[in-house]
Amino acid sequence: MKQHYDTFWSHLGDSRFEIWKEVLPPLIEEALNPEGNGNLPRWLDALQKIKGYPQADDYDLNVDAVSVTNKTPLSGEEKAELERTLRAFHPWRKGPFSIHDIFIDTEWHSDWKWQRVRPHLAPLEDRRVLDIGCGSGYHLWRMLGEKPKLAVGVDPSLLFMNQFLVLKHFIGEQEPGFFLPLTLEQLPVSQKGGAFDTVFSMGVLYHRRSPIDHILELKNQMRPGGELVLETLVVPESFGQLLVPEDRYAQMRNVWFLPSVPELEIWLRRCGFKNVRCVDLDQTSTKEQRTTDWMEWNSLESFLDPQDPNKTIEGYPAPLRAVMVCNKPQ
Ligand SMILES: Nc1ncnc2c1ncn2[C@@H]1O[C@H](C[S@+](CC[C@H]([NH3+])C(=O)[O-])CC(=O)[O-])[C@@H](O)[C@H]1O
Repeated sequence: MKQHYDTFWSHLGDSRFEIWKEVLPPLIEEALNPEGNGNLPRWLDALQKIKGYPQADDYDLNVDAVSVTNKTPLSGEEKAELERTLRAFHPWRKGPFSIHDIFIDTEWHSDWKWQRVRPHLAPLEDRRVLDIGCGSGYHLWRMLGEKPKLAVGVDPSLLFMNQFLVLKHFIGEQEPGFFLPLTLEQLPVSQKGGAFDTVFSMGVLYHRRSPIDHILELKNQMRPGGELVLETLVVPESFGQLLVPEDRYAQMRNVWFLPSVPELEIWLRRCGFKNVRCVDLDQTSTKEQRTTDWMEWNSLESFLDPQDPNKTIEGYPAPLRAVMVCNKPQ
């Protein structure tokens, strides 16, 4: 872990990151305190076992299942042992990955989201990229496939951090991709302004009680002219302007604001963004989010009305996701 962060600080050459180097180390140390998460020692043990395998000879970030391979395949026994260790990081939600020919069939086809988002992005090459709520880092690896200067994933989940570090171990240090086990709200901003050229927030806005503050915090991390990619749950325009669920939404407890697309466009413009556009609208299918061998718990199918797949089990419109793209003014 120490090595991961030592390398990270060395990538933060820009003076706008000086404040990060001051503020973040104690926050990361606190986040990694095992007393805060009873599972952490078990995951770190499994990660230690992963580190017993050599770095992979090759990897491919530009394929649906981000993959690492060796010239000489692992023996049957080595592969079985590796698979047992990888399963210690259950549930694998965001992927898929292929690690030495072990296919990690995650709950989500995160590759499908990437296919919807990628055609609409300003090229990521040589850019500094921030992915808020990055999950296991699946999209971060896909971003790294586009050769950015730096890609930083931020997510408070320590399980996701460990899943990211599994891939990082096999891929090695040559990719400038890093994971911070923090929230967006914990990231400081330099008085000189934000440093990121592209900021992603995918699947996070509806978890925030204060969505306008979330949008403004994303904006603070961006340089003038930078691009924001905001993906979130919305309601169909026919439903109205906004849904605030009474309690759960599709069985999720922490869902707050689901605007319509025109309403979300107003939020983004009101926060000072330009060129606000919705580039994709997609109802999540039970083929994209489902129970698998690597995520054995209930998934979308159990969260929809059994009589009507266009409704959640609570009677709300079924999950519909919009991808919004916009720019911070120059
Ligand atoms: N304040 C916060 N700051 C940072 N992360 C947060 C915060 N609150 C929640 N998260 C994190 O945001 C992620 C949302 S999942 C999207 C994953 C990926 N982006 C995807 O588009 O597939 C969507 C879902 O599963 O509902 C989780 O990993 C949280 O820990």
